[in-house]
Amino acid sequence: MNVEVFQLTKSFGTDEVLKGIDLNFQTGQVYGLVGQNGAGKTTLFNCLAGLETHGGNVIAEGGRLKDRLGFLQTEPYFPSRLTGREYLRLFCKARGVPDEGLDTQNVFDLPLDRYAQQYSTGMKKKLGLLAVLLQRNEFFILDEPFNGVDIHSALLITEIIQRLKNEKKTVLISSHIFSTLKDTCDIIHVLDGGNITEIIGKDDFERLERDMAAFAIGNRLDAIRF
Ligand SMILES: Nc1ncnc2c1ncn2[C@@H]1O[C@H](COP(=O)(O)OP(=O)(O)OP(=O)(O)O)[C@@H](O)[C@H]1O
Repeated sequence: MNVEVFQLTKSFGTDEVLKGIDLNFQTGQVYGLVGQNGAGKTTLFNCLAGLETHGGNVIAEGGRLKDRLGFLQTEPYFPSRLTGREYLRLFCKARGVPDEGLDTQNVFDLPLDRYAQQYSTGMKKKLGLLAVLLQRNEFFILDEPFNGVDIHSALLITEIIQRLKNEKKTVLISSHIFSTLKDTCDIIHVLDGGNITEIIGKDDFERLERDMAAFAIGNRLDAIRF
Protein backbone atom coordinates (compact mmCIF):
# COMPACT_ATOMS: atom_id res chain seq x y z
CA MET A 1 0.00 0.00 0.00
CA ASN A 2 1.40 3.42 -0.96
CA VAL A 3 1.03 6.12 1.66
CA GLU A 4 1.78 9.82 1.33
CA VAL A 5 2.25 12.19 4.24
CA PHE A 6 1.96 15.92 3.60
CA GLN A 7 3.17 18.63 5.95
CA LEU A 8 2.40 16.67 9.12
CA THR A 9 2.71 18.85 12.21
CA LYS A 10 2.28 18.09 15.90
CA SER A 11 2.75 20.24 18.99
CA PHE A 12 2.31 19.55 22.68
CA GLY A 13 1.43 22.95 24.09
CA THR A 14 4.19 25.25 22.88
CA ASP A 15 6.52 22.33 22.12
CA GLU A 16 6.53 21.96 18.32
CA VAL A 17 7.63 18.32 17.95
CA LEU A 18 6.89 17.74 14.23
CA LYS A 19 7.27 20.79 12.01
CA GLY A 20 5.92 19.73 8.61
CA ILE A 21 6.85 16.17 7.73
CA ASP A 22 6.56 15.00 4.12
CA LEU A 23 6.96 11.26 3.51
CA ASN A 24 6.28 8.87 0.67
CA PHE A 25 5.95 5.15 1.45
CA GLN A 26 5.82 2.67 -1.43
CA THR A 27 4.38 -0.84 -1.47
CA GLY A 28 6.87 -3.60 -0.70
CA GLN A 29 9.52 -1.34 0.82
CA VAL A 30 10.95 -1.40 4.33
CA TYR A 31 11.63 2.03 5.84
CA GLY A 32 13.69 2.87 8.90
CA LEU A 33 13.26 5.93 11.07
CA VAL A 34 16.15 7.10 13.21
CA GLY A 35 16.44 10.06 15.51
CA GLN A 36 17.74 10.88 18.95
CA ASN A 37 15.69 10.24 22.08
CA GLY A 38 12.86 12.75 22.05
CA ALA A 39 13.19 13.48 18.31
CA GLY A 40 9.52 12.62 17.77
CA LYS A 41 9.54 9.12 16.24
CA THR A 42 6.79 7.71 18.46
CA THR A 43 4.79 10.92 18.08
CA LEU A 44 4.99 10.57 14.30
CA PHE A 45 3.89 6.92 14.52
CA ASN A 46 0.97 7.84 16.78
CA CYS A 47 -0.11 10.50 14.29
CA LEU A 48 0.10 8.05 11.36
CA ALA A 49 -1.90 5.51 13.37
CA GLY A 50 -4.62 8.07 14.11
CA LEU A 51 -3.93 7.98 17.85
CA GLU A 52 -3.02 11.69 17.98
CA THR A 53 -4.60 14.69 16.33
CA HIS A 54 -2.20 16.52 14.01
CA GLY A 55 -1.87 19.05 11.21
CA GLY A 56 -1.31 18.06 7.59
CA ASN A 57 -2.58 14.98 5.76
CA VAL A 58 -1.97 11.24 5.62
CA ILE A 59 -3.28 9.76 2.39
CA ALA A 60 -3.35 5.98 1.96
CA GLU A 61 -4.04 4.34 -1.38
CA GLY A 62 -7.52 2.80 -1.40
CA GLY A 63 -8.89 3.88 2.01
CA ARG A 64 -7.95 4.76 5.56
CA LEU A 65 -4.49 3.75 6.74
CA LYS A 66 -5.65 2.77 10.22
CA ASP A 67 -8.02 0.11 8.82
CA ARG A 68 -5.07 -1.82 7.35
CA LEU A 69 -2.35 -0.83 9.76
CA GLY A 70 -0.55 -3.09 12.21
CA PHE A 71 1.02 -0.83 14.83
CA LEU A 72 3.42 -2.43 17.28
CA GLN A 73 3.92 0.15 20.00
CA THR A 74 7.14 0.49 22.00
CA GLU A 75 5.33 -0.77 25.05
CA PRO A 76 2.17 -2.57 23.92
CA TYR A 77 -0.75 -2.22 26.34
CA PHE A 78 -2.40 -5.36 27.70
CA PRO A 79 -5.64 -5.28 29.70
CA SER A 80 -5.48 -7.20 32.97
CA ARG A 81 -6.85 -10.76 33.10
CA LEU A 82 -6.46 -11.27 29.37
CA THR A 83 -4.39 -14.27 28.32
CA GLY A 84 -2.05 -14.16 25.34
CA ARG A 85 -4.50 -16.37 23.46
CA GLU A 86 -7.44 -14.04 24.23
CA TYR A 87 -5.37 -11.05 23.14
CA LEU A 88 -4.59 -12.68 19.78
CA ARG A 89 -8.27 -13.62 19.34
CA LEU A 90 -9.30 -10.03 20.03
CA PHE A 91 -6.96 -8.75 17.34
CA CYS A 92 -8.20 -11.34 14.81
CA LYS A 93 -11.81 -10.45 15.60
CA ALA A 94 -11.11 -6.73 15.11
CA ARG A 95 -10.10 -7.45 11.51
CA GLY A 96 -12.57 -10.28 10.88
CA VAL A 97 -9.82 -12.82 10.20
CA PRO A 98 -10.01 -16.46 11.41
CA ASP A 99 -8.46 -17.13 14.83
CA GLU A 100 -7.92 -20.85 14.31
CA GLY A 101 -4.52 -22.53 14.59
CA LEU A 102 -3.09 -20.04 17.07
CA ASP A 103 -0.83 -22.71 18.59
CA THR A 104 0.62 -23.55 15.19
CA GLN A 105 1.13 -19.88 14.38
CA ASN A 106 2.71 -19.20 17.78
CA VAL A 107 6.15 -18.85 16.18
CA PHE A 108 7.66 -17.28 19.31
CA ASP A 109 6.59 -20.18 21.55
CA LEU A 110 4.71 -17.84 23.88
CA PRO A 111 2.80 -19.23 26.88
CA LEU A 112 -0.57 -18.31 25.37
CA ASP A 113 -2.61 -19.40 28.40
CA ARG A 114 -0.84 -17.07 30.81
CA TYR A 115 -1.99 -13.49 31.43
CA ALA A 116 -0.30 -11.19 28.89
CA GLN A 117 0.23 -8.51 31.51
CA GLN A 118 2.49 -10.93 33.37
CA TYR A 119 4.72 -11.57 30.34
CA SER A 120 8.32 -10.30 30.35
CA THR A 121 9.24 -7.23 28.25
CA GLY A 122 10.46 -9.33 25.33
CA MET A 123 7.47 -11.68 25.50
CA LYS A 124 5.08 -8.70 25.42
CA LYS A 125 6.84 -7.37 22.35
CA LYS A 126 6.56 -10.73 20.60
CA LEU A 127 2.86 -11.11 21.50
CA GLY A 128 2.18 -7.60 20.18
CA LEU A 129 3.99 -8.41 16.94
CA LEU A 130 2.24 -11.74 16.52
CA ALA A 131 -1.14 -10.05 17.01
CA VAL A 132 -0.60 -7.53 14.21
CA LEU A 133 0.86 -10.22 11.94
CA LEU A 134 -2.18 -12.48 12.38
CA GLN A 135 -4.38 -9.57 11.30
CA ARG A 136 -2.82 -9.70 7.82
CA ASN A 137 -2.37 -5.96 7.66
CA GLU A 138 -1.02 -4.15 4.61
CA PHE A 139 1.12 -1.57 6.40
CA PHE A 140 3.19 -2.18 9.53
CA ILE A 141 4.64 0.34 11.93
CA LEU A 142 7.04 -1.35 14.30
CA ASP A 143 8.28 0.96 17.06
CA GLU A 144 11.53 -0.55 18.34
CA PRO A 145 10.58 -4.17 17.52
CA PHE A 146 14.00 -5.49 18.59
CA ASN A 147 13.95 -3.82 21.98
CA GLY A 148 14.16 -6.39 24.76
CA VAL A 149 13.88 -9.51 22.61
CA ASP A 150 16.42 -12.34 22.77
CA ILE A 151 18.88 -13.13 19.96
CA HIS A 152 16.82 -15.96 18.48
CA SER A 153 13.70 -13.80 18.40
CA ALA A 154 15.61 -10.88 16.87
CA LEU A 155 16.76 -13.17 14.06
CA LEU A 156 13.20 -14.40 13.60
CA ILE A 157 11.85 -10.83 13.52
CA THR A 158 14.45 -9.89 10.90
CA GLU A 159 13.23 -12.78 8.76
CA ILE A 160 9.56 -11.85 9.38
CA ILE A 161 10.25 -8.34 8.08
CA GLN A 162 11.89 -9.84 4.98
CA ARG A 163 8.82 -12.06 4.42
CA LEU A 164 6.49 -9.08 4.80
CA LYS A 165 8.51 -7.30 2.14
CA ASN A 166 8.31 -10.36 -0.13
CA GLU A 167 4.52 -10.29 0.32
CA LYS A 168 4.50 -6.64 -0.85
CA LYS A 169 3.61 -5.24 2.55
CA THR A 170 4.99 -1.84 3.56
CA VAL A 171 6.97 -1.66 6.80
CA LEU A 172 8.15 1.31 8.85
CA ILE A 173 10.55 0.57 11.71
CA SER A 174 12.27 2.60 14.36
CA SER A 175 15.28 1.23 16.12
CA HIS A 176 18.19 2.53 18.16
CA ILE A 177 20.30 -0.44 17.04
CA PHE A 178 21.71 0.57 13.68
CA SER A 179 22.68 -2.97 12.63
CA THR A 180 19.01 -4.08 12.78
CA LEU A 181 18.06 -1.30 10.38
CA LYS A 182 20.95 -2.15 8.04
CA ASP A 183 19.73 -5.76 7.97
CA THR A 184 16.09 -4.94 7.25
CA CYS A 185 15.58 -1.55 5.57
CA ASP A 186 15.63 -0.31 2.00
CA ILE A 187 15.54 3.34 3.00
CA ILE A 188 16.30 5.14 6.26
CA HIS A 189 14.80 8.50 7.21
CA VAL A 190 16.53 10.73 9.73
CA LEU A 191 14.25 12.79 12.00
CA ASP A 192 15.95 15.77 13.58
CA GLY A 193 14.66 19.06 14.96
CA GLY A 194 11.09 18.22 13.92
CA ASN A 195 11.96 17.63 10.27
CA ILE A 196 13.12 14.78 8.04
CA THR A 197 16.68 15.90 7.40
CA GLU A 198 17.98 12.94 5.38
CA ILE A 199 16.57 10.12 3.26
CA ILE A 200 19.24 7.48 2.80
CA GLY A 201 19.30 4.49 0.44
CA LYS A 202 21.07 1.17 1.14
CA ASP A 203 24.28 2.25 -0.64
CA ASP A 204 24.76 5.04 1.90
CA PHE A 205 23.92 3.17 5.13
CA GLU A 206 27.63 2.74 5.98
CA ARG A 207 28.22 6.45 5.45
CA LEU A 208 25.22 7.31 7.66
CA GLU A 209 26.51 5.02 10.41
CA ARG A 210 29.97 6.63 10.25
CA ASP A 211 28.45 10.13 10.37
CA MET A 212 26.28 9.20 13.35
CA ALA A 213 29.24 7.68 15.20
CA ALA A 214 31.35 10.78 14.51
CA PHE A 215 28.56 13.02 15.79
CA ALA A 216 27.77 10.84 18.80
CA ILE A 217 31.32 10.22 19.96
CA GLY A 218 33.38 13.11 18.54
CA ASN A 219 35.84 14.15 21.24
CA ARG A 220 33.20 13.77 23.98
CA LEU A 221 35.14 11.03 25.79
CA ASP A 222 38.39 12.99 26.01
CA ALA A 223 37.09 14.33 29.30
CA ILE A 224 37.22 10.87 30.93
CA ARG A 225 40.34 8.89 31.92
CA PHE A 226 39.77 5.18 31.24
N1 LIG B 1 1.68 13.34 25.51
C1 LIG B 1 2.70 14.18 25.49
N2 LIG B 1 2.63 15.37 26.11
C2 LIG B 1 3.65 16.25 26.08
N3 LIG B 1 4.83 16.03 25.45
C3 LIG B 1 4.96 14.86 24.81
C4 LIG B 1 3.92 13.87 24.80
N4 LIG B 1 4.36 12.80 24.08
C5 LIG B 1 5.60 13.12 23.68
N5 LIG B 1 5.97 14.33 24.11
C6 LIG B 1 7.23 15.02 23.84
O1 LIG B 1 7.45 15.00 22.45
C7 LIG B 1 8.82 14.82 22.16
C8 LIG B 1 9.00 13.62 21.26
O2 LIG B 1 8.71 12.43 22.00
P1 LIG B 1 8.71 11.00 21.30
O3 LIG B 1 8.30 10.01 22.33
O4 LIG B 1 7.92 11.08 20.06
O5 LIG B 1 10.26 10.84 20.92
P2 LIG B 1 11.03 9.56 20.34
O6 LIG B 1 11.82 10.03 19.19
O7 LIG B 1 10.08 8.45 20.11
O8 LIG B 1 12.00 9.25 21.57
P3 LIG B 1 12.68 7.86 22.07
O9 LIG B 1 13.76 7.53 21.09
O10 LIG B 1 13.24 8.24 23.42
O11 LIG B 1 11.61 6.81 22.17
C9 LIG B 1 9.54 14.71 23.52
O12 LIG B 1 10.04 15.97 23.87
C10 LIG B 1 8.42 14.29 24.46
O13 LIG B 1 8.68 14.73 25.77
